[in-house]
Amino acid sequence: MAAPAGVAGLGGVKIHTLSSKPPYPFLGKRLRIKPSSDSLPNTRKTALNPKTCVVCAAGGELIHAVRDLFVGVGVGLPCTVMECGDIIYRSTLPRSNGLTLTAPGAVLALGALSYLWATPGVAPGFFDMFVLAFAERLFRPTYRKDDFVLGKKLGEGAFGVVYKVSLAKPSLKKEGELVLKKATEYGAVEIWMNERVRRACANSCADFVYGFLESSSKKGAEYWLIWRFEGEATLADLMLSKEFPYNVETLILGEVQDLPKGLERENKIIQTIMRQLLFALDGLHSTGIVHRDIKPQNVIFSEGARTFKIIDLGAATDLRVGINYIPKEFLLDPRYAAPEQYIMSTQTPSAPSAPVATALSPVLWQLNLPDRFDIYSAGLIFLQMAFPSLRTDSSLIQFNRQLKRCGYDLVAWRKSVEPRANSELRRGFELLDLDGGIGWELLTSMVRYKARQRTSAKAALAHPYFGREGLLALSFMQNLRLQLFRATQQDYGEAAKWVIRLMAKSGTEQDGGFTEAQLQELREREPKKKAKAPRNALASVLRLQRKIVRTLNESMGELNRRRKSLWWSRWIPREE
Ligand SMILES: Nc1ncnc2c1ncn2[C@@H]1O[C@H](COP(=O)(O)OP(=O)(O)OP(=O)(O)O)[C@@H](O)[C@H]1O
Repeated sequence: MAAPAGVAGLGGVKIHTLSSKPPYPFLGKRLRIKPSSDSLPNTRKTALNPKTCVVCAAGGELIHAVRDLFVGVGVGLPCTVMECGDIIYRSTLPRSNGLTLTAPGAVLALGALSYLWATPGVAPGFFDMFVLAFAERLFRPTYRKDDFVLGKKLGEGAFGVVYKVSLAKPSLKKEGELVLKKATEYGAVEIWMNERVRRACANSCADFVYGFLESSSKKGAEYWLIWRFEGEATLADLMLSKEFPYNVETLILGEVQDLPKGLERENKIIQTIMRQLLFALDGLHSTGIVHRDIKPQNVIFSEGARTFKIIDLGAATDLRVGINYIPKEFLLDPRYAAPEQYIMSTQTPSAPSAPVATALSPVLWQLNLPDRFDIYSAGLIFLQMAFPSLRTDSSLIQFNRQLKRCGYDLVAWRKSVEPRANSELRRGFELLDLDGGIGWELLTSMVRYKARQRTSAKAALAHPYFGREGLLALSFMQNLRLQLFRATQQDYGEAAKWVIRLMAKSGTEQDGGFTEAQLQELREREPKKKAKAPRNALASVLRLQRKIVRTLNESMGELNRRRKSLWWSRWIPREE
């Protein structure tokens, strides 16, 4: 049965437009009905009181507007949505008190939900900041400077000193060994990042315990950061050993394996390390954090979890709220940095206030794909694991120079070095070529000049390189995944050239294909107008994209002109 198609209120008079068939005698006509107040039940009388109607209209209008947007878009539900006082005919209509979901409403709601959940996650961000962070603060243990007894120095970087420490009170000894970093610059950022990671992807990074600002020091205020002691060795330490990668196998499996050494076994170990590293990176990227300093020195082997974890989040940036995101400033290690050097376009101004940055974060993430910066660094680690000769600083620097000369094209680099490669280099290529070259394929999808053409951590984890079997034994599903992966990694410009080449090679006049000469002729003969349409469309898309970026930049720049404070440092506890 059709419902009335529209209604408008004029004082106490309601006008209905109806479009259904009998049993309604007023079908297709506009009816003016002035209900008699005597014939109405009490509630209806009240509803028709002009004063009450004004109040109702004021209070209910907003609710109705929102409700109609999601449940009644495009469909007038006058008598069921509005209490219009049409008692004569309404009594004949089915009464509906429930929400009616319409297709446009559902699409709108789904669109809004997908935006709010798209990387780096606007909705999870608000929940994290206002619920999880708050709850964590209530329950987590707090420490002070005097609670720690300093032990051996583990490292000293440009921005802090790291010590092994233990807790002074015997009752706290069960906490085990801890690591303390006394940081000056970037200490606040590191506390923020570690707390975010602990809530969002605890397994990705070293287990963070507590961080606070200690101001009693003679040297000035220092941030103290405490982690659980994960283990003695970083990936850099392990890679420098002659036993690599077998020393890692022993650590992961917990015992020495009495098996013959060889490429297959080494490949399996390197595969495991890469999987653990990409897993950790995927955790960080999914929550909107880009590390920006991925290198073997910042990947530690956790003896407790028997897995690799990431450390040193001092250079990281949280793109969900725009913390530590300064597009034109960078703290990077040139040995492992991607060629773009900046994770965001330098056209993008520094982050605006947190709510604006949060609201825009999915757009900025998609425009810049900042996570691919870490992927490049992870690719270089993969390369170093495969080629022992690239493990020293000087050889890595030399490799970077060679790669730059080859336009950051690993295939071109291989072509240039393979003919005169020594046995160690050849062995590296052999390892990557195992199982039909899926290792090499993954590596080349990580180390690419253009960030947009690099794979993401999630896509890399889905790569068949991480399947247990070699390429020949791939299951149907794995093969499907490989095809999908290849399709998404394809440079379509190249694909178009390939199709033209294929057509040119295979074509003959007899078979109805094209010869190279015919293709050339076609290219020349092709009417200019036809070729213009797609080119124009592409140009319009590019223009639109540029316009969006420019508008975004302008509005964010405007917001930035107002002086910003480190609002989020309020979250960091201070020692009393
Ligand atoms: N959770 C941990 N467990 C065990 N050792 C750790 C832990 N965190 C850090 N370390 C050790 O401390 C060293 C320095 O840590 P980190 O890289 O965070 O400091 P940093 O001051 O930023 O150093 P750099 O500037 O050289 O990177 C590491 O190389 C590692 O050996």
